Amino acid sequence: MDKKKRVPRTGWVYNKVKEPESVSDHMYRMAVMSLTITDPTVDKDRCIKLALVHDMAESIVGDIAPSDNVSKEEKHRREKVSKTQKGNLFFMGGEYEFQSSSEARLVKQFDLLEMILQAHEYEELEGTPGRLQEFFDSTAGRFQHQDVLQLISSLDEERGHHMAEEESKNEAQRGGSEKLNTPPRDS
Ligand SMILES: Nc1nc2c(ncn2[C@H]2C[C@H](O)[C@@H](COP(=O)(O)O)O2)c(=O)[nH]1
Ligand SMILES: [Mn+2]
Repeated sequence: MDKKKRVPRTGWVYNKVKEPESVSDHMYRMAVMSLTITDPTVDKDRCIKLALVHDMAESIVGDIAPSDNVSKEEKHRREKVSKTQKGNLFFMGGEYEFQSSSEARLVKQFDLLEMILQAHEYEELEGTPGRLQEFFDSTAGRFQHQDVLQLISSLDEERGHHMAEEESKNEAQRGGSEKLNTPPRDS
């Protein structure tokens, strides 16, 4: 039975995000990102296909997060087992896994971009700007493509504004409560 539409993304589960997205949701938005590619040196259709299958094995082996401390080799072994169950078609010969093409390398950047975009959306939904900072830290410096870098800078700008607003709101509340707790000056 194919479960990928019901496999929640582990990173959000570990961070107690309510109603976390599924692996399919994640792959779908990466495919939409691939649809918007304007770079003539990259095969757009290939990117769309890679986006739609790159985490297919997770519907069998589960969505392994960095904090699970599963080695690359062990993850590869588990996914290899799932290939025999799913047929090689869905894995496109390990192109994504071994990052062996410019399309695979761009789709990996979409993978990370999609994740921090989702992290930002959860922070906005919860009204907790900055709470999911670890996802931004773990992806820092991993983007090279011009189009992706442009999106990252607008995302960072918007998120930075919201974090600054939150900070000044908290400061005002702290200031307010300090006033309330400060004993009246001797009259
Ligand atoms: N808690 C964290 N989880 C993370 C981080 N980076 C990735 N992840 C999660 C996201 C997915 O659930 C899973 C693997 O994602 P793939 O798209 O590569 O299958 O790991 C992080 O920094 N913190
Ligand atoms: Mn992915």
